[in-house]
Amino acid sequence: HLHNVENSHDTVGLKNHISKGARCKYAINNTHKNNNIQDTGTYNSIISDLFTNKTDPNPLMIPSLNMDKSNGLLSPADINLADKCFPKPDCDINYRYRTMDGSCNNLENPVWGQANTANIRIIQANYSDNHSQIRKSKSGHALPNVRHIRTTAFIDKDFPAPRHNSLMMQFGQIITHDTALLLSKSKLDDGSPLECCNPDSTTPENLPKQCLNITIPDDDPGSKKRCISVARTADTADLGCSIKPVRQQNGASSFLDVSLLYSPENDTAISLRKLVDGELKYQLGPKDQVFLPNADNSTEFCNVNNATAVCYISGDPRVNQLPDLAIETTSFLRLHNYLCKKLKSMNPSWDDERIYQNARRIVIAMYQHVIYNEYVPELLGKEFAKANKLLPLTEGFDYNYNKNLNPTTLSSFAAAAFRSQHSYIQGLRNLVDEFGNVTSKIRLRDYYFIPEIVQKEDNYDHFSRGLLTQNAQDQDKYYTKEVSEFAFRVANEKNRLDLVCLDMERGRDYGLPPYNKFRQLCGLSEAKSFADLNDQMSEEKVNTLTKLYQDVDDVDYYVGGIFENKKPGSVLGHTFQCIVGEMFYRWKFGDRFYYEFGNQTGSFNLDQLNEIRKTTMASIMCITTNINYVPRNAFVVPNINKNPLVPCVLIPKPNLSAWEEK
Ligand code: HEM
Ligand SMILES: [Ca+2]
Repeated sequence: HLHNVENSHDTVGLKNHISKGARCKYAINNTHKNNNIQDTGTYNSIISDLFTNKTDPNPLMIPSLNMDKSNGLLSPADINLADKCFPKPDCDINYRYRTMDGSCNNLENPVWGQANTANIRIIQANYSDNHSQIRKSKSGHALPNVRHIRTTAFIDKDFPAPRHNSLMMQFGQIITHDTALLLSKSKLDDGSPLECCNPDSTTPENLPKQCLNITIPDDDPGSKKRCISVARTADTADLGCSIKPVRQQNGASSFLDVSLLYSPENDTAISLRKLVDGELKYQLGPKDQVFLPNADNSTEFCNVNNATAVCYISGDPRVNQLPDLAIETTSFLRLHNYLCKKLKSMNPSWDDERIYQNARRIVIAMYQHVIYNEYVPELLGKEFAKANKLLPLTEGFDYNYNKNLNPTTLSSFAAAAFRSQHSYIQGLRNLVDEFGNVTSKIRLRDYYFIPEIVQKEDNYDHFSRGLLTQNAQDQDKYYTKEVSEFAFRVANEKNRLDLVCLDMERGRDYGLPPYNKFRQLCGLSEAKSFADLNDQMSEEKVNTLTKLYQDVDDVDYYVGGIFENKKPGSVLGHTFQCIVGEMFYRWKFGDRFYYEFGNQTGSFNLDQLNEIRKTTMASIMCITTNINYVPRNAFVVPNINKNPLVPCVLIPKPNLSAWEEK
């Protein structure tokens, strides 16, 4: 019976399929079928009192703002070590817009944040050969097997997030795909193609050095195969650059510049444009709804066997991974084209390029405002965001652009801290109609790289309402098996991944030092023994670590970080709050085109800036969907008292007349 369920696309029989995300205690109450959407009770759910401005008795300053520099923060010269690996682009200092790949944002260091350079480190790498070989345990043996850690410590249990909805999760993945794209090694030294597992799915005795070792132990509770085939991340040595230790290549532009929609590659960016009136190419679905354009050959990009099937293209190759990701990327496309129409009608003389660049600049500004005004305070806590200068100003320009601050994506962020939100993922996604009824639930495993469902009937809006109303899973040590056991199921088990294993193994691949070093970087004491970890986590978790690792210095950052107690007002523990905070700080003050900055080439005028400040995630949902009611705080589940659904007409949005040329 179970076998049947797992292999069918329908949801019949799923009722008893209890997993993290399979049940949702706070799901929409659909007893009010009175066809009256104004009855906000239909969306009522329970929100915990955990509020974002709760006081933290032990507040932390991010490494860049911490006066104590003896904590392991690298010097600027070391942070910027990889600059010499990349040719210096020529920059036009008068150009008013961002380049597509992020180059020339920093005029003195034009490769900072540029796509196809390397992630930066702010803490010393740890490789066993001080170059690129994976860290060993203190005793000199291999570190514990990641799959063993995963099946012991990170199982699947349903604990809905007390406050955040699934849009909070989805927006985090959007930020990820905007700023990080790891590139894999693909060849052996002799140029032959890389195979990391034997044909019988065991791990080769002499594992090629280009491979990650993910061997599945014989007593594994979940999987029949014994090896997960994954290549290591391409690094600076692969580019012929001799810096030591290596750094990992990043295919995305590091800036928060919606490159996942526009593309950081010039040729692709052009090919995604209509080249008329600034608009991006799109396809029309039912009822003339706008969707991302289709790939010419769907079978290349999607898990489909028909070359004309629905399969999207955008600025990022991962767009078809799951329906919700495709939907939120589409939402930015719709926003861009909406702005183009407004700009064109106000300024009929503007040419295609001018409309495109201005619409792009406004899309990015609205997105950055949502990030710093709503997303970061929800994720890290309002007090923390304020103390670390992450909140936007309420009036006037910000003049604090810091040309010495490198905004490139951090290894510790991409390979550990931000990945912890894989725990947020709901395994079953709700589709919700305009009356608040859950019309169906889909399992992630059935929709990896099959985006057709997005474009059927009114599903776009059904998915969007699901994102707004369905709780995320809690940010904790439990992960849905839709990503740990059934990720990327293609035709057979052979291709399955365990995302949580990958998260841990990537930390080692990137040479991240162990958890203990991040404690010190983030102002905590060095743990001399496992017992010293008790200041940040329960005794039970310390015991788990004692069983898994030989030495407290062996504990992976990812594992220690997930185990930490949440900081007051935040969904993350101390060391993740610290690195994620550091990252958003660099993306703000190290971005010359950050929307609040005044006196920069291409800065908004004050009227325009004040219009951008009216943007909320709720307003973006109203502009880009056919939903009529949204919660004012669009990252928090609706609640009749604390976060009621309100009609879109009552949600403020930027007035674009500030862009009308006088
Ligand atoms: C919706 C379901 C999601 C799926 C199926 C998914 C899947 C994946 C996969 C397969 C990778 C590459 C793993 C590797 O090769 O090491 C990855 C990387 C990553 N994910 Fe997710 N992810 C999801 C959501 C999220 C969310 C919500 C966040 C954060 C809020 C996130 C953050 C990251 C980060 C930071 C990386 C590293 C990116 C890079 O450096 O290329 N992911 N994810
Ligand atoms: Ca970007």
